[in-house]
Amino acid sequence: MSVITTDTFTTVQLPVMERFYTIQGEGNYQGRAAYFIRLGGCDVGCHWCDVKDSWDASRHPLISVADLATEAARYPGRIAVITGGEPLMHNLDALTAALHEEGFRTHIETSGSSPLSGNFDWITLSPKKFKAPLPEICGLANELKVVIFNKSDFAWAEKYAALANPDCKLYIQPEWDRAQQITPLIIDYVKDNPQWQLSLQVHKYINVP
Ligand SMILES: C[S@@+](CC[C@H](N)C(=O)[O-])C[C@H]1O[C@@H](n2cnc3c(N)ncnc32)[C@H](O)[C@@H]1O
Ligand SMILES: Nc1nc2[nH]cc(C(=O)O)c2c(=O)[nH]1
Ligand code: SF4
Ligand SMILES: [Mg+2]
Repeated sequence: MSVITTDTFTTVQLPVMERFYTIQGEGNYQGRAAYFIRLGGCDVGCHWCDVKDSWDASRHPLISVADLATEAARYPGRIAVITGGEPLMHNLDALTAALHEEGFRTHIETSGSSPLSGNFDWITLSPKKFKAPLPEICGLANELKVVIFNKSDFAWAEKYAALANPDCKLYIQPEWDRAQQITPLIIDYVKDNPQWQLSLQVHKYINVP
C-alpha cells in the first residue's frame, strides 16, 4: 500500500479543466455550497454529455493536489465535489487525502466505469450504457443518479437500483436538451414508483456554474 505524505501532495498532479465554488445543482446535496474540481479525461463517450470539452485529458493543465486543496480551502464551504470528465480514470488517493486534511467532505460524481480510488464521503454513481459501471462500485454508491434520455433508460435505472445498497438514494434526471419532453415522463414514473426522486440540474436554471 502506498503511503501518502505531504510530499506526495506536491508531487501528484492531475489534469484540471476547471474549478469553481458554487452550489451543488443535483441530487441529495442540491442547494449546498460546494467546491467543484473538474478533471480532464473520459473514455465513456455519452453522446449527450454536457461537458465534452473535458474528454481529452491532454488539453487540460496538470495541477498539483497540494495546490488544488489549498485553493479549495480559500472558500468557506467544506464539501469538495470531484467530477469530470470521468474522475476515476485517475488515482484519487492523494487528492482525497489532501482535501480531508483541509477539513473537506469528499464527494465524487462518477460513471463507475473505471476502478474506484480515493476515500470518499459521498459517491454519486451515474451508470452509463456506453461503458457500464464495474460491479464493485454498485454496492458502494450513496446515491444513484440516472440520466433519462429515452423511455428505455427507466429499465436501465431499475437494473442499477437492484444492485445498489438498500440505503442508496435513487434519482432520475432528465437529459438537459430533452428536459421538456422527458420531465413529464419522470414525474409520472416517480408518482408510480415513489422510491425514486426527480433530480433537476438546478444550476442550469439559475445560470451558475
Ligand atoms: C458531466 S458528468 C461527470 C462525472 C462522470 N463522468 C459521470 O458521468 O457521472 C456529471 C453528471 O452530469 C450528468 N450529465 C451529463 N450530461 C448530462 C446531460 N446532458 N443532461 C443531464 N445530466 C447530464 C452525468 O450523468 C453525471 O451525473
Ligand atoms: N452546480 C453544479 N452542480 C453539479 N452537480 C454535478 C455537476 C457535474 O458536472 O458533475 C455539477 C455542475 O457542473 N455544477
Ligand atoms: S461519463 Fe460523464 S463525462 Fe464521460 S461522457 Fe458520460 S456524462 Fe460525459
Ligand atoms: Mg455538470
